[in-house]
Amino acid sequence: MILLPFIRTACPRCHHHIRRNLTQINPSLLRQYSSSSVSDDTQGHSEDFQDIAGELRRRKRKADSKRRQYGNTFIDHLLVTVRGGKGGSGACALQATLKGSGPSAPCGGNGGSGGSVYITTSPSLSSLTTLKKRVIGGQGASGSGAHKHGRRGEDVLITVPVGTIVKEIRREGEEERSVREENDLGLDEEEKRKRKWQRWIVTHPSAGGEVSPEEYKDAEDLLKRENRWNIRTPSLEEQPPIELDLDQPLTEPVLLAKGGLGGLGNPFFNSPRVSSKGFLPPTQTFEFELKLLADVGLVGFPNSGKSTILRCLTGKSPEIAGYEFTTLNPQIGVVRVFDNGGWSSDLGVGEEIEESWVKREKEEVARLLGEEVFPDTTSRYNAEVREGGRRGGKKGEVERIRFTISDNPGLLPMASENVGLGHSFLRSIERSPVLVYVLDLSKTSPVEDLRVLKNELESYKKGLSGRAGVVVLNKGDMVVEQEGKEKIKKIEEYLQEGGEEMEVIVLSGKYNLGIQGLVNTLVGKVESAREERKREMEERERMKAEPKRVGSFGVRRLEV
Ligand SMILES: Nc1nc2c(ncn2[C@@H]2O[C@H](COP(=O)(O)OP(=O)(O)OP(=O)(O)O)[C@@H](O)[C@H]2O)c(=O)[nH]1
Ligand SMILES: [Mg+2]
Repeated sequence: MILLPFIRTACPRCHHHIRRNLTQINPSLLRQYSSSSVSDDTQGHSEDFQDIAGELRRRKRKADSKRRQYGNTFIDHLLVTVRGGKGGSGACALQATLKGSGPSAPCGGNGGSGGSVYITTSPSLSSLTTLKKRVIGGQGASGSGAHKHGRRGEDVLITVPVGTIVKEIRREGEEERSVREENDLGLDEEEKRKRKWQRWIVTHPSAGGEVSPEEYKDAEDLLKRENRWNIRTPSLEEQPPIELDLDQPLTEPVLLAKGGLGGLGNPFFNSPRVSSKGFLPPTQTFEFELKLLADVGLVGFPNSGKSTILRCLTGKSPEIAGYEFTTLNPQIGVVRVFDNGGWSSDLGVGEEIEESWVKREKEEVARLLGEEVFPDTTSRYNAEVREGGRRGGKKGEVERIRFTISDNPGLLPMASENVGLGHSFLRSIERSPVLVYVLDLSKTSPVEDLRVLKNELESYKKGLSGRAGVVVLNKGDMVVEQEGKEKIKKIEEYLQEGGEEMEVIVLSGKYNLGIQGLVNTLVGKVESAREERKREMEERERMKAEPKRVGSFGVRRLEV
C-alpha cells in the first residue's frame, strides 16, 4: 500500500501520472508536448510520451552521476564564475508630433543597470553543494519611448556555509577580451574602430540611412565626457583580488560583482538614431573553499569508531558499518552539556549502538508490525525532550555549554599526499581548535597508528598534530585487561617521550561506556580553546586601536 503511489508515479507508460510529474519538473517541456497528439491518445501511451519519459530518465541519470562524481552531497572546493548583470541598452525613440509642426524630439529612455552578485553566510549549510558553477546578475531592461527608463536587473545572492574562504583568482574585462580577440585576428585599425563603435553604440539606420563615421565619433566623444566609453577593468595586479575568510556569520551581504551601467537613450546624443549600449561587467572566477568550523574534530583510521562516538555524543545518527570508508563526507553534530554533567544523547549507559543496516532492518520490521518508528534519532531525541524523559536537559535543567564536533572520513597513511580522501578531509579539520585521535584498541599496535596519524597531520600542516589534546582508545570492550593495560602503557610512554600533554581515555563507543569521561575532558578543552581565542581577538583589537608610532621618538603619525 505504501509503495503503490510511488510506483504509479514512476510508471513511464502511464499518461496521467507522468503528466503530473512533468508539471513539477519542467512546465516548458510539458507545454511543448501538451499541444501534440497526447490528448487524442486514448490509451495514454503515445510516442511523444515515451520521448518525455526517456528525457526524464536521461536527466535523472545525469543528475545522479553528477552527484556521485562529487562524492555524494558534500563539496568543499569549487570554482565559480561570477559576473554582474549587463546593463540594458538606451532606447532610440522620437516623440509623436503633429504633421508639419517641425522635427520630433528624441525621447528614448535609459537602460536599467544590471543586477549585482552578493555573498552571504548561512549557519544551516555545511557544504558547497548548493552553489552553481556560474552565477550572473540579472540583466537590466532596455529603455523605451516617452523617456521610460529600463528596469534594474535583479541582484543575485550566493549563500555559503560559515567557514568558507573565497578568493578571486581570475578577472577578465569584456572589453579587454574583445580587444585581445581582435589582435589575434590581426584586424586593421579601421576595422577595430568600427567594431568598438558597434560594441558601445546602438544605431538605428532605419531612421534616416547609414550612420556616418562623424556621427559615431560625436557619440564617442559624448560618452567619453561622461566616463562611459571604453570602461577598463583593472587587472588583479592593479586592483587586489577579493579575498574573504567567512569564519564568522556575515551580518549583511558582501558585494562580489557589480552590475553594469545601463546605456543612455537618444536624448543624451540629441540624435534620432543613436543611443548607447549597456556595460557588460567583467567575468570573475572565484575559488570557494570550505573549512568546516567544528570546535572538536575526530581524527582516526577508517573503522576505528569515529561515527559511533559522534552518535554517542549527539542526537545525530551517522552511517555506521564494519567496513572502511563508511563516512565519505564530514558530518557535524552539536553536543549540549547540562549543569548536571549529562549531555545531548538519547542513549542509556551500556546501550548498544547498532550498525546502520541492522537498525534500518529492525525499523522496517517495526513499521510492518505497525509500531511507531522515529525516522531518525534527532526526532526520537526531540520527542523524549518533549516528554521530559531524557537524561540531561529535563525541565528545569540548565545548559552549561554547547559545542560542535565533526566526524571525518578515515585517514590513511600518505593522506597528506592526497592518498585516500586526503586533503578533502584534512582541510575540514584544519580549523578545529581541539582534535581527538580515535584509535582502535583491538588492533595489534595502536601506538603505531598514533604515530602515523601524528605524522600525517604534521606533514599536511606544521603544528597541526599538537592541536590534538585527547587520545581516545575505542573498542575497549574487545580486549582483555592485561592486553589493554600493555597497549595503554605503550601509548603513554610514547606521549611522554614526545613531552606531549594529552589525555588518554579508554571507552567503548558501541556500548556507550566511558563517554562521560570524554564529555568532561572535551568541555575543559573547548572552554580553554575559546578563552584562548577570545584573548587573541582582544589582542588583535588592541593592536588595531593603538596609534602607529614612527621611529624611536614615539611621534604620533597623523592619520589622514
Ligand atoms: N566492539 C566494538 N565495536 C565498535 C566500537 N565502536 C565502533 N565499533 C564498530 O566498528 C565498526 C566501525 O565503526 P564506525 O563508527 O563506522 O567507524 P568509523 O571510524 O566512523 O569508520 P569510517 O567511517 O569508515 O572511517 C562498526 O562495525 C562499529 O559497530 C566499540 O567500542 N566496540
Ligand atoms: Mg565513519
